[in-house]
Amino acid sequence: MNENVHVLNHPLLQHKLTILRNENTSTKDFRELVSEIAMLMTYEATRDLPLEEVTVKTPVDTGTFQTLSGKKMAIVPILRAGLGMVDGVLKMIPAARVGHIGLYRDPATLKPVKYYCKMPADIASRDVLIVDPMLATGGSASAAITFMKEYGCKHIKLMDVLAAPEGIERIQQEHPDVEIYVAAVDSHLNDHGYIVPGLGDAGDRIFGTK
Ligand SMILES: O=c1ccn([C@@H]2O[C@H](COP(=O)(O)O)[C@@H](O)[C@H]2O)c(=O)[nH]1
Ligand SMILES: O=P(O)(O)OP(=O)(O)O
Ligand SMILES: [Mg+2]
Repeated sequence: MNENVHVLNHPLLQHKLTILRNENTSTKDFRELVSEIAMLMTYEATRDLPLEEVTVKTPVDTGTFQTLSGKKMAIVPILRAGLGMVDGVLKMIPAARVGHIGLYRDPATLKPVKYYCKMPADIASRDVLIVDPMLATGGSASAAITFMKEYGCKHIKLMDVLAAPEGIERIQQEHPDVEIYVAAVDSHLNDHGYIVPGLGDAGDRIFGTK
């Protein structure tokens, strides 16, 4: 793993992730935890946001202080599972726009199939944060990054709760310019492309569809 991969091993993230992994965790708790984890991860993924100085009159004196320079951002969840992270990210970056990419993994080939796409009109001028709880083979994330590049996006980050080494390697090879933020990297993928030990199918667990 190179310097573009950020494994955010904060104790709060690890604690919440362990609850996510438990097969007995309810749909309600799973959904809330994914959102909380996304919020905490956003804190780290936005560490390099540019600041500018403003003059502010406090009740005591006038001073020069720092404020976000107003960089335009877009969050792009990979449907469905990525939707579970949107609220958490928006709590940290409320002015961000949201674009959607619908992708599902063909269970036989494990290749991503695109079924939906809707982006803000000015997406090319925005910094993009692609979110999906799971980076498994990396096929879905790599396709999503390629779409965003086709839209003209220049600054793209990828944020996943959990990754497999295979997925990280693929993104590094196919999109070496993209910074990756994950809370943990698990052992490997099983024959069905699921992360081991992982947490199962994130979309099904967020929406209670299994
Ligand atoms: O353990 C897993 C593995 C994958 N998913 C879902 O699949 C895609 C990511 O798979 P890629 O192979 O990286 O394309 C992701 O969107 C998840 O929805 C999963 O839920 N659990
Ligand atoms: O990647 P998939 O097929 O698991 O899709 P979803 O996020 O809709 O569960
Ligand atoms: Mg799924």
